[in-house]
Amino acid sequence: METLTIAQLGNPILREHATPLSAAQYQEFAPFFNALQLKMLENNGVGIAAPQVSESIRAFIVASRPNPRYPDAPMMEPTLMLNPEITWASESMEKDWEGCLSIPGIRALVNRHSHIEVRYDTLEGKEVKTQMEGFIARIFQHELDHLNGLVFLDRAE
Ligand SMILES: O=C(NO)N[C@@H](Cc1ccccc1)C(=O)O
Ligand SMILES: [Zn+2]
Repeated sequence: METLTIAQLGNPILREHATPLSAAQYQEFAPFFNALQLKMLENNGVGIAAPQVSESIRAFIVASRPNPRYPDAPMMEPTLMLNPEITWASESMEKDWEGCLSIPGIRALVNRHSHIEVRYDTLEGKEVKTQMEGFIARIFQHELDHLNGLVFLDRAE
């Protein structure tokens, strides 16, 4: 696989509804997911979705940690999430600043659910059900939008 390039806003791939992965495909994509995480780290990202490197599949990485772009971000292990879904979302919403590796240099205030319950598969095919809140819940919602052809500016206040 050649080196990954991050699609910029205007690239139609960012507007596609990404395709679910079959569990049989997970291991096949392992090298791609490693390259995806490197690309995110190279750009000081705290998350990245496969469609952003023109791979329109339902997979993303959530990887909050303090970095030059988000000095206050909470620490978590970078987590690859396959076929992710929100199974419950709080009524309560919070506004906070977001950026996007596909829309460099622009930040906007975005309203997101404060608290969500999610499910996703791991690379090994294990289903994970968990809950998120705050900035990590925000990153999840931002990445899930990418799988549905949305970007944060579509929701900017
Ligand atoms: O473009 C992406 N992910 O799609 N990366 C964003 C992730 C993000 C999401 C929500 C709030 C802040 C930041 C980034 O700036 O690292
Ligand atoms: Zn983004």
